[in-house]
Amino acid sequence: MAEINFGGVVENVVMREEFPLTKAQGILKEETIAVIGYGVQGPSQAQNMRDNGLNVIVGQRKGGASWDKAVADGWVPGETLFEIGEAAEKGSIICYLLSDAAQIAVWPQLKEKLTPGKALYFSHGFGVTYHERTNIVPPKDIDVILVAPKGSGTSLRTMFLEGRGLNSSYAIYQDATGNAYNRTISLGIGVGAGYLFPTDFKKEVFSDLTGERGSLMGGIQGLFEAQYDVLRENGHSPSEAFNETVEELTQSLMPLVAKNGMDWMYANCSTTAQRGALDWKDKFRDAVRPVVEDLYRSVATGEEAQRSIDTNSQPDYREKLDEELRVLRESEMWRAGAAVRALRPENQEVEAEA
Ligand SMILES: NC(=O)c1ccc[n+]([C@@H]2O[C@H](COP(=O)([O-])OP(=O)(O)OC[C@H]3O[C@@H](n4cnc5c(N)ncnc54)[C@H](O)[C@@H]3O)[C@@H](O)[C@H]2O)c1
Ligand SMILES: CC(C)(O)[C@@H](O)C(=O)O
Ligand SMILES: [Mg+2]
Ligand SMILES: [Mg+2]
Repeated sequence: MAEINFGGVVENVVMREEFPLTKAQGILKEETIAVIGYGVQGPSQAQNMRDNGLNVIVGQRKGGASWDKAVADGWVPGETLFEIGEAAEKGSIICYLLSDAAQIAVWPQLKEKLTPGKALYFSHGFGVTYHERTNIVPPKDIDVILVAPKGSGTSLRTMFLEGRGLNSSYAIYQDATGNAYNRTISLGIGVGAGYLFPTDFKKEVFSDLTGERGSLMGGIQGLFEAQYDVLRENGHSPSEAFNETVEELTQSLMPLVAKNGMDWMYANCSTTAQRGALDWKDKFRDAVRPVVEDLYRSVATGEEAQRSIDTNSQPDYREKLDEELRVLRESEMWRAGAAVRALRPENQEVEAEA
């Protein structure tokens, strides 16, 4: 653990250097790690652990796209790929990576397999924190642990292949064996975490639900829509509205923020832009703050969890989601976006080669 000062608050962080892969491999050498679910996180975590030399099997419903994807990724039916129940039976560590709604449906079946001394691993605090709504109450004689990558499973895999790690949170909810900490950190190293930041299940789920509904996904699209629409209503062309709302942000300015912070990005823009941005940021903050407060309240009361459970438990949830995403994709703003993206040199080369 290294003590790091985050803006004046000192926190403990697990560094990869102090917990090398060889140590993780040693701790997990007798374990069979069963990754249940092969959607977004499942493939990345399972493949990273396999590439890291750990003993991994996959449990997935037979017959669907996820099963076929697992086979395509080299998991062998009957050897390293099984139906969910069989994989959970074989695993000493169960990585429960079904969608949060599916975890509820499969829980009665999974619970039977959680014999004393096993570990139940999550990548989200959802199921356990909202146990009154999910009925996910693990038995007392197993470890219950969490490693939550702070990013998409897709990035977890690509960053691993680039030799980088994706920062992740970790938490221990229940330490029945006395070995929960070692198991957790070893799994974190195994799945390709960069640094590991301690949290607890409740804080992980409250912050995660707030972030994805807020600035990471919901809030950013809401801001984009508002600005794009106002520009269009005032006679600006789609390309101009898109460039000034999205393209410049992702291609030029956010990489500068990622590299050296917001002030550095500001400092590399004109004094005209700096003056305006500094004047307007507080107005945006004050306008948006009540929405964020309402969001956090809705997360804390469990309303967000309930809505997610109710909608994502429907048999046709996937079709409905796909339809909502289609509407987003086919909106003028994102069709303009597709046209703008196609103009990037790397995409033109692809077109020229085709
Ligand atoms: N998607 C991400 O990048 C991401 C990031 C961090 C944490 N998480 C967390 O990781 C966990 C897994 O999320 P995900 O996005 O990978 O899941 P997902 O939505 O991709 O679903 C995973 C699997 O669940 C299976 N499934 C769905 N309904 C089922 C049912 N009724 N019975 C059996 N199987 C069913 C699907 O076949 C799929 O393989 C969740 O707790 C999520 O909050 C996800
Ligand atoms: C990738 C995210 C948004 O960080 C994750 O929390 C998720 O739920 O997919
Ligand atoms: Mg999330
Ligand atoms: Mg998240």
